Amino acid sequence: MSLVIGLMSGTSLDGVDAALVECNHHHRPVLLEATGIEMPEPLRRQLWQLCHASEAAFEVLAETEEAFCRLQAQAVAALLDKSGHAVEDIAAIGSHGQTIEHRPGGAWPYTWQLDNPSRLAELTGCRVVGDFRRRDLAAGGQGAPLAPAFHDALFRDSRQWRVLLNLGGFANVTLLPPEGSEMPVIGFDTGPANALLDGWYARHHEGRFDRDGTWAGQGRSQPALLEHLLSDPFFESTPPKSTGREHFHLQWLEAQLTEESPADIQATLLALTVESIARELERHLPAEVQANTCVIPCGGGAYNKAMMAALAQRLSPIMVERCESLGWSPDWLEAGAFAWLAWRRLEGLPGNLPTVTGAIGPRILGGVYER
Ligand SMILES: Nc1ncnc2c1ncn2[C@@H]1O[C@H](COP(=O)(O)OP(=O)(O)OP(=O)(O)O)[C@@H](O)[C@H]1O
Ligand SMILES: CC(=O)N[C@H]1[C@@H]2OC[C@@H](O2)[C@@H](O)[C@@H]1O[C@H](C)C(=O)O
Repeated sequence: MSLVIGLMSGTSLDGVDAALVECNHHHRPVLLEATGIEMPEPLRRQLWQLCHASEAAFEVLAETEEAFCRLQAQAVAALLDKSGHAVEDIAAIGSHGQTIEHRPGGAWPYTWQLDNPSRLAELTGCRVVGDFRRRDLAAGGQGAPLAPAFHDALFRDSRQWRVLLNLGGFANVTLLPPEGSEMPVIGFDTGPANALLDGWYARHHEGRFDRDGTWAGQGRSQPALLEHLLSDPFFESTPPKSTGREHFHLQWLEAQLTEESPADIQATLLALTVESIARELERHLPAEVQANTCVIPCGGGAYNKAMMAALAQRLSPIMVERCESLGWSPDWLEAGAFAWLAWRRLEGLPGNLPTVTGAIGPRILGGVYER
């Protein structure tokens, strides 16, 4: 039995999530405790600037990395405190880092997560596993999404198809056939989930996001704009595929607007998230299994009431089930995934699913930084 901590800071730049997970070879990973630390505004601004920079000074990178590492160490300390465990009980911290740029498809494929596992090991006194994505990329994969292998270990059902739907800044799906099926696990990014909704909201309001989709509910989705947005080649492209802010940003949206009102645009963005997911499921779920499938939303978007209602309506007869009913809060799945991936690294087991990322084979992901 190993106790492992996973750290995740996603594309929404809202904070660091920390999950304490028990991993072993006999049963599915168990979430023991979790906590989140909010991103301080100055660090959030620094990271945001880096995410959109065409160049950056080394000193700025070093300063931001240090502030980020300290925040991660704070999250680990808070988690240990909450769980009553000492750092000596922990086999490793799995650290995702902060994605700054992700361009797996260019002439020089790269994915860059700001992180310093050596420094985190010094700050916490714990072994750290970091740099998970680049080995998959080096083996010809997208380097993302990586959570599907964890979903596979955690959520396979004996009879039903299950679809894990992560609604963070970006959305990704994992299609899990029932246990014993010969069909491969499929997973990929479907496009923006909240990144554009958050950005458009912040352009017109105080605050970071449209709580419960209230503002979107005051507008009407505009069919012509929606179809125009959906004509972006990413939506129709076949997996393996992953995306991020490099492709879907506010300028991408603004270049396609005509005379729509701001609230109508917010409603259309919500419809874009729902519709892009629904079309992908129609494409990739065998038609005959749709009535025996349940979709499990996780990530922050699972709290957006308007988005959940629109999803349930659009996906029917596919059912939508709450993640909590399967024993995990939707908040901690991604951090849980990086705990589990760190454990796989320590056990010398592969962490990627080549059917998802497109890598030429299974690979042991990440590097180990001793305590
Ligand atoms: N009550 C709510 N109503 C509407 N939206 C919400 C609510 N709670 C959270 N969100 C959305 O969820 C987002 C955060 O989600 P999450 O923390 O899963 O993203 P992330 O992990 O940073 O992203 P990614 O998975 O792309 O890396 C917020 O930015 C917001 O858009
Ligand atoms: C490069 C990167 O950080 N990608 C994230 C992002 O956030 C959601 C989606 O885009 C997914 O591909 C991935 O995160 C999750 C944890 C993953 O790898 O499964």
